[in-house]
Amino acid sequence: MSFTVAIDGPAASGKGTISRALAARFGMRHLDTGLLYRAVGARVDAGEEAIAAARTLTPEDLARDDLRGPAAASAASRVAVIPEVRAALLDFQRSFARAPEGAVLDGRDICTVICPDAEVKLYVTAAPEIRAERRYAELVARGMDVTREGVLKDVLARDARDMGRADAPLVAAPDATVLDTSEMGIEEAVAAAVDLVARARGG
Ligand SMILES: Nc1ncnc2c1ncn2[C@@H]1O[C@H](COP(=O)(O)OP(=O)(O)O)[C@@H](O)[C@H]1O
Ligand SMILES: Nc1ccn([C@@H]2O[C@H](COP(=O)(O)OP(=O)(O)O)[C@@H](O)[C@H]2O)c(=O)n1
Repeated sequence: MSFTVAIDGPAASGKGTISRALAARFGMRHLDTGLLYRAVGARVDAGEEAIAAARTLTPEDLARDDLRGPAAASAASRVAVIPEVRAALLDFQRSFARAPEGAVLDGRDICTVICPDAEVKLYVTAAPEIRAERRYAELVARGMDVTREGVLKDVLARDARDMGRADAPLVAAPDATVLDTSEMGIEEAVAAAVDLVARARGG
């Protein structure tokens, strides 16, 4: 029987960091669903039509090295409002969630739409200025030419688009545990999530 951990939250809240740690700790597979939308957004920026790109996404698209930057993030949130794009990515995410060894999926609509029956549901958040500062430091460390103001503006614009869209908006599922990492370091945030999953797995 599969075991699914569903994690949602706004940009740079720490979803990926927590998801990777849980997957390593419990031997589960991890899917960063944001990468799917980033890959579709990158193909649209290259001139393709969004729905066709979502329907023909390949492993090579997901392996592109330009998906982590702000341009792909912004393109992702623009294609993510299109219902047919979301629908095209649904089956892949649901079948991933059924991995026999268990799966952690992180994104915006995992608890609410993709895996509403997940054994563990988590909503990871933090104050926007703190998230923007973390993302700024991450992008600078990757050698990207960004400013604090620019990153904060991008994060706020993306949050507004993700929370305001009609189809699968970002919202904390009523039955999700909310983890506000504003005043938590990575270790503390990961420990809280590990504790939650360990309890749900029965030890
Ligand atoms: N609790 C935390 N305290 C400080 N930095 C964090 C914390 N959680 C994540 N980070 C850092 O913030 C950045 C964004 O985290 P990430 O896990 O990629 O967020 P998300 O997947 O929600 O976009 C990364 O550089 C990560 O190392
Ligand atoms: N399940 C998901 C995952 C991402 N997305 C979209 O994809 C964008 C990029 O997601 P991401 O998870 O890579 O972004 P970060 O939180 O890492 O900044 C988001 O801003 C959303 O618009 C979505 O709509 N649904």
